[in-house]
Amino acid sequence: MCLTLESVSFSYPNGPAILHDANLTFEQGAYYLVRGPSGSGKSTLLRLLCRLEEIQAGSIQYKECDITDIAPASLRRCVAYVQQMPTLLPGTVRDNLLLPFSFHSNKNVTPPADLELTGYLDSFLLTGITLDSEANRLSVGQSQRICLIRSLLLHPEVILLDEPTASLDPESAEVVLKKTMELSRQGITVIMISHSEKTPEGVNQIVSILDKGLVAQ
Ligand SMILES: Nc1ncnc2c1ncn2[C@@H]1O[C@H](COP(=O)(O)OP(=O)(O)OP(=O)(O)O)[C@@H](O)[C@H]1O
Repeated sequence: MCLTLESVSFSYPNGPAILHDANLTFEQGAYYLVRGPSGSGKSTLLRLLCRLEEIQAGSIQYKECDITDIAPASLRRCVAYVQQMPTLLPGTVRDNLLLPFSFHSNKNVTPPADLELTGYLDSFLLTGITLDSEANRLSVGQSQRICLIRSLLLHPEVILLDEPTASLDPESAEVVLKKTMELSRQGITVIMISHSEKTPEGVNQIVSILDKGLVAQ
């Protein structure tokens, strides 16, 4: 088992229950879609899994270890979160891709060479963009893919994707789906929020966030 939620409850201050006594299991290398109406708590679930929010009751385990016993920076290297609104800093695409390698927690990790970075740009159909392109000139969809590549460079074991295809044309969305399927086949657990009615081939399970903090798997 990769990630498990046991009797987890969470609400924002003075808000209704986002999760109430929720139990979920995520297996290593499986592909999950998270669905639910707008505002039901899909992003919150992903944020809880990487400790960007802290649960108020129950426990979340990553590889049988309570996540509150793992330093947030270490947890997020293994359980990477790619948020819905991509955040890139001023500077080049290269600067942004290599940003995590400047963090103290990654000081022992060797940064990838340009050739590897360019390979990622090509494989995510970021044609016309080079490592020297200015990051603030990219579209939302392009920036989202740069953020996804940036998290992959640290070789996470779980990747949490908040609607990564929402701003993409069908061809680019297909590429992101194909690449994330590939990751799951390589043993990475993929947990992706999706509003699409279609369930792509290769998805192992749907997690639904229902009313009143209930979840179904
Ligand atoms: N930081 C916060 N403080 C207080 N309430 C919040 C906060 N973040 C989210 N919420 C509220 O919690 C609820 C769940 O939000 P969340 O973003 O998890 O939903 P979602 O299912 O991902 O929505 P969408 O599909 O629209 O992106 C919403 O009612 C939202 O307004």
